[in-house]
Amino acid sequence: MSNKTQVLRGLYAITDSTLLADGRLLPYCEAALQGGAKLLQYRDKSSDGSRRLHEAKALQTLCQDYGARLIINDDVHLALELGADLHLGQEDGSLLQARQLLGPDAIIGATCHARLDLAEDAVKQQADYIAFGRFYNSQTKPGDVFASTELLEHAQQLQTPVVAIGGITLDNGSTLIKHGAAMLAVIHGLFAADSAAAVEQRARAFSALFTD
Ligand SMILES: Cc1ncc(COP(=O)(O)OP(=O)(O)O)c(N)n1
Ligand SMILES: Cc1nc(C(=O)O)sc1CCOP(=O)(O)O
Ligand SMILES: [Mg+2]
Repeated sequence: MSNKTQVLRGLYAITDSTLLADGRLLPYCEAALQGGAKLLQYRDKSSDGSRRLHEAKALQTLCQDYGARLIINDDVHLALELGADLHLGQEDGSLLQARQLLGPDAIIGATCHARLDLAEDAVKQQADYIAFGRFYNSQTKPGDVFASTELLEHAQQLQTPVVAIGGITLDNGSTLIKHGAAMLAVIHGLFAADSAAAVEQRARAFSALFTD
């Protein structure tokens, strides 16, 4: 299992059950990993527990093959069952309880919207990264844009990797990195593509933004 500091900088791919339907889940996620994605979040809102377990197990194997880490969205019990990592929103349960369940080696991240106080609280609860958003209009989560580059700058004082999310593309991602984002979390900008080859190409381009 790759260690935390190695993977908490770069492209953070997040799955989407619509974009990755019809057999696209595994080939597109493998393409994102081949293109350098460091974290892969399995984000599925369905109630089909057996399908979610089956898909998450397959993604866990892919992440292990590529030295990346699988982040389970929302569901601490699924993360525990797989020995995977976890992302929790403000309504998804306690960060501290998740840490007690998953242990010190798990990556646990927290949604902080555009609120520095939520980020401070998450860090106190041992979050490994803090996620701010939306920075741009999102096709996955349309609505108001709240987060700013000033927030990214202010959050550096917390000395915790900052993840940016919301409407991120190859055209706007570099600005967020310049202002302190350690990771770009992307759904549509990566996976709304016609082929796995296109996903890999986009992943390589996103990954290259972190080396320039
Ligand atoms: C990296 C990352 N940041 C934010 C979110 C959003 O989480 P949440 O607010 O719990 O909303 P849902 O994604 O669960 O609908 C995330 N999933 N990942
Ligand atoms: C899952 C999610 N959370 C957000 C937040 O602001 O916390 S925005 C978002 C959707 C990100 O998808 P896309 O890259 O397609 O905009
Ligand atoms: Mg959630």
